[in-house]
Amino acid sequence: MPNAIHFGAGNIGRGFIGPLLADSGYHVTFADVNEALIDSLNSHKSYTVHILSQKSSTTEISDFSGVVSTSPDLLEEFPKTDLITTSVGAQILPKIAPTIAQGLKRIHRDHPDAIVDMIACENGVGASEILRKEVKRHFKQDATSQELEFFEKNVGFANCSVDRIVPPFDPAQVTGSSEQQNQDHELDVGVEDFYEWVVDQDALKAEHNIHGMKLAKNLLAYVERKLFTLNTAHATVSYLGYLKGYTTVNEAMEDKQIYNIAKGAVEESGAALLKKHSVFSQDEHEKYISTIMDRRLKNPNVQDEIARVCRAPKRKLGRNDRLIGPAMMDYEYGVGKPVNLVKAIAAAVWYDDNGDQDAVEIRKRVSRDGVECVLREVCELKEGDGNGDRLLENVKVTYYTLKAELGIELPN
Ligand SMILES: NC(=O)c1ccc[n+]([C@@H]2O[C@H](COP(=O)([O-])OP(=O)(O)OC[C@H]3O[C@@H](n4cnc5c(N)ncnc54)[C@H](O)[C@@H]3O)[C@@H](O)[C@H]2O)c1
Ligand SMILES: O=P(O)(O)OC[C@@H](O)[C@@H](O)[C@H](O)[C@H](O)CO
Repeated sequence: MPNAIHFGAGNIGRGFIGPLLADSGYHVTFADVNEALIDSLNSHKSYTVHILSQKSSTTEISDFSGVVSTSPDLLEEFPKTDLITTSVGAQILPKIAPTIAQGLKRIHRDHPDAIVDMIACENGVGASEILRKEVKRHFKQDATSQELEFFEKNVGFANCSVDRIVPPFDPAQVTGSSEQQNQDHELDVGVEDFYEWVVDQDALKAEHNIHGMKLAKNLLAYVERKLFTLNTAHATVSYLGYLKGYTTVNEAMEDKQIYNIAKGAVEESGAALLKKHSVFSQDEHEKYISTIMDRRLKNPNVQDEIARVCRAPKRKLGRNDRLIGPAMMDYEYGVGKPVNLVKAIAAAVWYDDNGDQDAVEIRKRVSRDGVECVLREVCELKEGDGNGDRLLENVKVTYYTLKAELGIELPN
């Protein structure tokens, strides 16, 4: 039986990648910092994935185990594995890199000819490439020439696009409220029926027969299409929804003003995507947008939290992420001014949920140094970059007019 190590036993780990691997005959070893979660994985023989759609259904997942990611026991798992996947959050990748580097040395020590592939299943452009750089930095330390050759020749890092909405799940949704039953179902996850996992076929070193994994050559096109459409719409709806006082994505999607801004944002994004990547036709992309806007984000069976979708605004306001990325592409590809994307960016800068460390830092920075400073530093809109300067000026204006447009009192 093939083995895979999956870092991050959260929503995507248990609800999407873990199930695809298990369904393809892999034993999945989940590695997570959360010790209680690992204990739970080791004390349950199976858990259930609930498909949240009109015709609800379930899948049972078994053949998994858990190891605390900081425990030396994890290193023992590496020589048994030929595939390592992650879903920990893109910002966490540098933290798991030292362990992966040590693990790869174990693989080389026990099986010098082994081939191993790594796929970082995180939202972001080039996540596996970021992981590769971080792992290499650690691997190089005290490495022999044979180890270095092994790293270059036998280890693959394949970027991917990973798409399935997996919201927070309360087992009481399916069990009622009995405490014992809730404990029995504490590993269960609820997922939307749609999914798409596209992996860079040129970067994989071995063939892996994984049901539901699509291979593609032009990976950047798939990554940007997903991040700059699904995630752009999701973020736009959620940051504006938060400011208007909604708590779920469904509630915010019912608000016509928010829906129209989000639809406008993905159309602006789509215009640049179609110019940049010739992979998708206009017709195909219009259908892609309408599936997201009129089916997936309106799925009444998926109760997603605005706080989850807004999480980590510093990452989401990054230069290559879902808001600044497509807005800059609009300027770069000359497809017109990103009016709606600019509203989404302004709303993200206003996001002030005290439970979110990034939001607290951004708001402090705005009060102390002004909005321009945040746009320069967090969004990396560098002074003297013509398109960056243009976008910054537009966001600054919209930042102050958004309140009147939304008809609400924005926080100070
Ligand atoms: N939930 C979704 O709808 C969805 C969809 C597509 C992609 N993603 C992406 O998948 C990734 C994970 O998202 P999620 O929703 O599953 O998050 P999550 O918070 O549910 O799961 C993340 C898991 O990683 C673990 N973790 C954190 N730091 C760790 C470390 N240093 N070592 C090992 N484990 C660690 C956490 O304990 C947690 O169990 C993110 O990059 C996200 O953008 C999420
Ligand atoms: O995971 P994040 O924080 O990058 O973004 C929040 C959501 O938009 C995201 O998790 C989506 O649900 C997911 O990307 C759907 O495939």
